[in-house]
Amino acid sequence: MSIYRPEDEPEQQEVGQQQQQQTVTTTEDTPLVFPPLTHQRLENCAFSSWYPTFRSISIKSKIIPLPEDFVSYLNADGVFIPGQSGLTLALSDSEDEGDDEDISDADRFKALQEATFRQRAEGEQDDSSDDEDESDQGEAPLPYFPGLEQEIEQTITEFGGEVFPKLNWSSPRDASWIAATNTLKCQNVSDIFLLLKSSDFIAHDLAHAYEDCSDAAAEGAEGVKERPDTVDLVLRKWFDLAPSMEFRCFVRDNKLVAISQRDMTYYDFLKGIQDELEDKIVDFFEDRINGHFPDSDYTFDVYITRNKDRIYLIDFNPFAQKTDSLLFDWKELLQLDLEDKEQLDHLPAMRLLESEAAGSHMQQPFAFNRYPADVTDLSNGQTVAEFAEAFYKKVQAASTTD
Ligand SMILES: Nc1ncnc2c1ncn2[C@@H]1O[C@H](COP(=O)(O)OP(=O)(O)OP(=O)(O)O)[C@@H](O)[C@H]1O
Repeated sequence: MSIYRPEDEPEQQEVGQQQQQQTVTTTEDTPLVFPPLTHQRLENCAFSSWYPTFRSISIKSKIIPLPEDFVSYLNADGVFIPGQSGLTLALSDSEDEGDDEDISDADRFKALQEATFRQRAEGEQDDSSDDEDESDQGEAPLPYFPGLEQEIEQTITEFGGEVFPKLNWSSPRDASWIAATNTLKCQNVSDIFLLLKSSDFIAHDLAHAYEDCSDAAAEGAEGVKERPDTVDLVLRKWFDLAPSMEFRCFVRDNKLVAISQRDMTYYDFLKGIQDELEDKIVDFFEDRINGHFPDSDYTFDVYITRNKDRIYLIDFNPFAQKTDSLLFDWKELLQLDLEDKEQLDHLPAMRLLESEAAGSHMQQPFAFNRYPADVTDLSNGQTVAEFAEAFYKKVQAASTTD
């Protein structure tokens, strides 16, 4: 689920009554009336709600309910990786350059990152425990989740060695910069934990997912839920998806009204196959989605394989402002007159980027969540290993002058 908060769009107004339609005031003061975002609607888009019904048309996935102590670990400050992360320990224990010969650049980079964050976390701990017995400082045990780690490892093996992680709604897309591969491709437990711990999108799932809900959590309850009852780790078999073939589809009142290219890059070849793609998506919606999802208003994401012979369902999102409307404006989608037969005959509208220039004008996803400024300053023109070294030294210097 996107955490899309356009700077220039007005804030959502408080809705007083349960089930009342959600109103957003536009800059021109024309109210936008969204279908109410209820707890139920949001939960319908949680992975564990929809996956059992749509398993056969989606990517092979495993849902692992997370133990509460792991949820607390995710919520805790600092990015330290649990005890089985041998690389973390190997790096911090080893001063001997010769020991590093067998470690690849990517492993070394990751180990440096982990050591850096571990050091930061220990620094924070030291700062906040000035009054404590000195012998206790820096000796807090690293978190250790043997049962969970084993289940994750088994799943990675079952899925061919590479998985894509997410929680109930969101993936840690904003944290891909921290991974040695710059993607969400995970090959071991520490890849997954590092991404989850570094992502604001994951933090949002854990503590703010229900924030925009318009109804009370349950009868007699006063406000919205604070967090999902069960936090799930979803591991999906890794797929080398071509971003050009990903599309977001908008459904209003059980009608597929719009389809947008998902990746905000211009792809010259798409124009020539647009009609074919649209037909495939319409058929997929009619045959496999419509009537099987419990809501009448929602969005869903699809991937069409390069040879165009298969469509995969990737995800569902609520028909709500918090979902990125990509090449459409929520306003135009909400103002469509679904009673107008003539208008309906021309739907769905499918939009692709029309030129490279148009692509460069589109807001890049989570541009503000990517590399911290000091990371980009340091990275200029360096190899991964050089950059990691420089980054590590910079953090070390900063922590000794603090
Ligand atoms: N199994 C997979 N293997 C490789 N890449 C994947 C896989 N699943 C999803 N992706 C990639 O990750 C992107 C985000 O996936 P997904 O929609 O599940 O995450 P999300 O955080 O819910 O995103 P959004 O908020 O935009 O809905 C997809 O657009 C796709 O490019």
